[in-house]
Amino acid sequence: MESNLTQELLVVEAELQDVQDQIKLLLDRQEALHKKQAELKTLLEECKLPDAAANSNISVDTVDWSGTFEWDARAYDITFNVFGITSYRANQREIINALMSGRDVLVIMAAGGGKSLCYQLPAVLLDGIALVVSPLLSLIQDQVMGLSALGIPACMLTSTTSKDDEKFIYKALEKGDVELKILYVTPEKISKSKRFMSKLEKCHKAGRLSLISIDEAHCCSQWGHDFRPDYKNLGILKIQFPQVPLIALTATATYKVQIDLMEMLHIPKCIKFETTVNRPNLFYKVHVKSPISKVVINQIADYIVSSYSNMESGIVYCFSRKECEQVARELQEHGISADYYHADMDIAAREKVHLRWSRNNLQVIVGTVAFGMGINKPDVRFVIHHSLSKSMETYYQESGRAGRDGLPSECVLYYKPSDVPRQSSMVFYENSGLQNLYDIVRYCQSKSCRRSAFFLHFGEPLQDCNDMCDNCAYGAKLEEVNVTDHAKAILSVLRSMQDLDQRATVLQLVDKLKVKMKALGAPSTPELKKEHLEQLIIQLLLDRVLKEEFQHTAYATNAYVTLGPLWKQTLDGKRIVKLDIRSGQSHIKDEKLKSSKRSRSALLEGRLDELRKDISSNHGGIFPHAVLSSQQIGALSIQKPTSVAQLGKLIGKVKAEKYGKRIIELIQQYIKAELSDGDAIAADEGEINEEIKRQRKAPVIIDSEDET
Ligand SMILES: Nc1ncnc2c1ncn2[C@@H]1O[C@H](COP(=O)(O)OP(=O)(O)OP(=O)(O)O)[C@@H](O)[C@H]1O
Repeated sequence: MESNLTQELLVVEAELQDVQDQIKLLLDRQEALHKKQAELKTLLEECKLPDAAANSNISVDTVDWSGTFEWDARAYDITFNVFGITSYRANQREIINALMSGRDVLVIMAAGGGKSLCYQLPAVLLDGIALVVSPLLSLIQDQVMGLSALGIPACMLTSTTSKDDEKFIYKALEKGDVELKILYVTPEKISKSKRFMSKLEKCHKAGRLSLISIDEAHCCSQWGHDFRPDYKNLGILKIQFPQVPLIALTATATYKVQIDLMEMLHIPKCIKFETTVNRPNLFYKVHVKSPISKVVINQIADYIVSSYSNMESGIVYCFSRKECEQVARELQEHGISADYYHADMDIAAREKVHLRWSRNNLQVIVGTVAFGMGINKPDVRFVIHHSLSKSMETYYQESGRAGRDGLPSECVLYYKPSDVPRQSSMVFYENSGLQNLYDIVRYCQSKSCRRSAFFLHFGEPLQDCNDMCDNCAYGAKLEEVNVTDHAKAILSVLRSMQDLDQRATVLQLVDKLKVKMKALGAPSTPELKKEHLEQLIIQLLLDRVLKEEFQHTAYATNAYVTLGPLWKQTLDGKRIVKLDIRSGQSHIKDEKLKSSKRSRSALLEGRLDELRKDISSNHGGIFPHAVLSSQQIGALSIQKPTSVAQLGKLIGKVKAEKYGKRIIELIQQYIKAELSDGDAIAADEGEINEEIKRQRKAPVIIDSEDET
């Protein structure tokens, strides 16, 4: 009898195991389908753009915007002699030609991609005055200063403009007898100043309004990450001046935002130019953030001191104004030249800090989101997020302030699960606020390529990361732990609390859980640390097993955790819950790897300098950018070409007939040195050397015939 029962039990257990395996397969499939669903949704939204175009009878754009146009010679002359630029970057030429042809244009181009030239050059080429709407005073001031330095007559009409300047501008608009090519205004001027709009009307009637440019156009859309109410009224411009070509520019816009923009600005027939969101020179990394704030500061300070000892510029983003001041103070105590920047400071104090930093008299700005648009310092080498951003867009924008010159730079995000409710209680009332926040949390908890997360988010086909993120470069050092019992315990705690009409924050839930686990005795799964329990709760939020609810008090909004749509399935054991726990080792190893990469990149920089000098002396002082753009230079230092074809792609625009064979030889020397010296640099660094060798393929000998 007993042996029969034992036999039967074995069969049942085997069957159960079988069912478990099937569930796992189904859950894996469910995850894959979720991914596919996200991809398809993105593609569908993409399809809507042509649909919208079809509905508005747009003729399919068949013009070759990179072709020949009557203004080519003049455009080249001004680009070279006024802007000092020798070749166009991706899409610049096409955008300029479309705008010059009188078309409305929507530009989505990564930070530092060169959006300004796309409207500044046509503004100089065309007769009359170009109107540029830009959201920030500091951004406008920078642009006007830059243009004046190039000898281009530019002015701004803002709340800070003096009466005399205002008179001059109105005279230029009305009579056209004083010289003005580009006029910058804030959106408030358009929506609030009738006087300005009537002068603009006169300028237009006289045929002198050459083009309209809307910078940071994503601010128009409520779905964008930086909605500004005054931007909503900019649709009036196209209604008032339908024949004047309008260009809307932004660094990021999902398809939803793009459709919104086209509608709000009344440019359904615009031509869209989109360059990749990929920033190949940026290394993305997420650091486990210690719950002890002193430890976090020590880590950030060590990182800055050891990696950027030559006062290389950086930004540290913080969650609140208070935190911002505290972090700046503590970094100063570590001997780092740092200061804070936030919206509570008066404009003069903010400008002073910004100026010190822009002139390299201050190494680090510790800022809140207020330190945002309009920061166009090209040589920011690192952007550290002391706290989580509120969305992928915000993080992309903020981290994107690094490396605008195309040279290798780092973006580090310090993540701890308990930062999530701090953010969620701020964003839950925004359109898709929680969904956007959970997307960036997924990015932080993910073990997949960080760059791919951006591609997926912005609906772009995947591109190679080239080991320029922590997960690709060193592999996520994660241990997968079965935490189903812990998840069930969380759910039963929440259920009994719900019965008593009680609520818990993440931290309170963790405390209650510890008590419950103790009372139950040791669970079958290994004991989890406090931060891992927090991580689990956040993962359950992302998986919709839990959800957040918010309650307002007189002083704050509190985020509570409650049962989500999928709680029952999990409590009934129909779902296996696994947690990826980061092992400590990788931290040390990747720090070592990184410092090795850095010393190598410093050497490359030195060699590049020699190359620049050599090129200048051999070619009558031609600026090296005549041969290599800063993006190409950056790409060469990061991507190691392993074939002539790949090399050709990187420096493909170099023409022997144009620049002479010697230049080609010099570039080849540089590449050969770059490829062959790397091993020597890491030679005495044992483990690191192994890792670098593993990652590097065999050097290629470049045949000069092939190249030219
Ligand atoms: N074709 C080019 N060749 C070399 N440098 C260029 C070219 N076009 C623009 N630049 C330079 O690149 C830098 C970034 O350009 P710009 O400020 O227009 O970028 P952006 O796209 O507006 O970036 P952001 O969104 O961060 O403001 C500037 O220093 C600009 O002079």
